[in-house]
Amino acid sequence: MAPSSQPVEEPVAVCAGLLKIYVSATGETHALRGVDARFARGTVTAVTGPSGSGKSSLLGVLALQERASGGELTVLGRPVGGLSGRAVTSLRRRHVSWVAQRPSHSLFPRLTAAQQLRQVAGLRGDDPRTPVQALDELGLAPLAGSRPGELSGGEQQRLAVAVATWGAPDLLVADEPTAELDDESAVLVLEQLHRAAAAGSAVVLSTHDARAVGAADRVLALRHGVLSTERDRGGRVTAPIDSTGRLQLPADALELFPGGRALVERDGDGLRLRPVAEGDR
Ligand SMILES: Nc1ncnc2c1ncn2[C@@H]1O[C@H](COP(=O)(O)OP(=O)(O)OP(=O)(O)O)[C@@H](O)[C@H]1O
Repeated sequence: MAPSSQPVEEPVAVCAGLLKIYVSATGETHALRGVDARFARGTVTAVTGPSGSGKSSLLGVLALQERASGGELTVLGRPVGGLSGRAVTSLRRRHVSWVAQRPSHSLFPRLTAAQQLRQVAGLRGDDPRTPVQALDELGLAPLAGSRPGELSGGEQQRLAVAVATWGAPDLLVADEPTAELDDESAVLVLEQLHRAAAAGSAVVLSTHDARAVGAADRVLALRHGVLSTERDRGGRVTAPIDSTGRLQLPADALELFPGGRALVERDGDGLRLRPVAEGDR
């Protein structure tokens, strides 16, 4: 078949060997140990993994809230590591939106709900909706005149999502956006995030919520700061192989290898991994 002449669109964000190391009085924590991932327009990616596996660290770096300690993050074709602080701020304000795990961290405390949207419109540009319509999509229209301190935690979370989706950001990053929400609000938030993807954003969220995982276009599983598996919409699971040939098995496959060693056999175009049995020694 002749190769398609259709240009392949560059991903909005690309992580290559991303590292995040926190240094504190008690020592170093290696939160990300070399993450490779690409985030394309029009997709919702869920990042999962046990507590402490590095989800918030990855999302904080992706959303340009924090600098990586090593490796490279490229956003809209620009390697972020080489940018000045001012250039990173400008890239973030115009192209990246962020829903923090604590929603109050994503909101301006003195502005009303409607003013929060007008403020972000000044940075990211207009949206086909009016601020009240955007609030209404998240059930917040009656609270247009309220400040964050006058809203419940769940209402703040929905407001943070309304602000984050305004103006079709290129990259929308949300850290556990449904964690504090009842079922009804969680559905509204997930619908809104998928609408943002349909409008062209690359949406990345971290989550422990089965609804968010089930609705995502793909699911990246982190383990100990390393990407262990990626699942696509069809349920196909792939595991990345790093440049030194290391492969992480899915967590549920580990029980097949109680001895911690696999016999590796060529099998046509592929490889077979099987537990080492007594007779193999
Ligand atoms: N500011 C920090 N200073 C020191 N260590 C940190 C800091 N932030 C995170 N860590 C550590 O980095 C590791 C990864 O943390 P991170 O918050 O990214 O995990 P997570 O998967 O988001 O966890 P959770 O699901 O509990 O939110 C953990 O060991 C954590 O203790």
